[in-house]
Amino acid sequence: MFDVQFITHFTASISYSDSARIALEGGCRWVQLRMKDASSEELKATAVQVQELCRQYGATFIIDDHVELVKQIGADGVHLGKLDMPIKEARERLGKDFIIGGTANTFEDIRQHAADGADYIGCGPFRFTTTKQKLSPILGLDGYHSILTQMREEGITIPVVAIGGITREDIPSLKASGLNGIALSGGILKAENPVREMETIIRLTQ
Ligand SMILES: Cc1ncc(COP(=O)(O)OP(=O)(O)O)c(N)n1
Ligand SMILES: Cc1ncsc1CCOP(=O)(O)O
Ligand SMILES: [Mg+2]
Repeated sequence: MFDVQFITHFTASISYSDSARIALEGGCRWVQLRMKDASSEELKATAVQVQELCRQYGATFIIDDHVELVKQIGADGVHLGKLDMPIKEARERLGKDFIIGGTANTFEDIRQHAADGADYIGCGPFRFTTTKQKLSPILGLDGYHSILTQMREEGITIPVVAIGGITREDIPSLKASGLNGIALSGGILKAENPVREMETIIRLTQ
């Protein structure tokens, strides 16, 4: 199984909930609402909308950054970065029935997140991307190979998805590298036909 996680982001032409709908119509079954700089009211209203869409499609629904909102509306989980609530604290607040994802740029990040109780890792950036402002050092395939080798050597088996500027052309090499999946945003939303693009990506990851 090679997972595909769609991450929403702001575009002038596609709303957050429409972008989630596009991903779901294209066959994606794991959606993350990443909505920066929104008011808490706007974020909650959008989260409830996207949660309902995910329910209709039987998809997993994750919210970026906001642990309390995840608990409040009963989303499936949260994704936490280095500047967000520590994973250990989020696990204490959410308990074992919620998915907690953690951001990693190095093997040491992954080792710490696994020890703190994360369920999966978003590891990147694979290449440069404008979707996220403050990027960590670019990893590339060599970076993933090095990290996955260290994980094998230490017997760390937490699922790792690649993220950062990923497009359909990258899927064969990312699949072959031993990663567990990908997370992407712009590669779908910037496509001429985003639903078709997601369908192609899902087919390539089977
Ligand atoms: C799957 C996945 N991986 C990494 C990230 C990045 O999250 P974070 O470090 O919290 O950065 P922001 O998304 O908050 O800018 C992610 N959201 N999802
Ligand atoms: C949230 C995030 N974290 C590292 S890169 C990234 C952006 C992913 O979006 P895209 O697939 O458009 O590069
Ligand atoms: Mg974050």
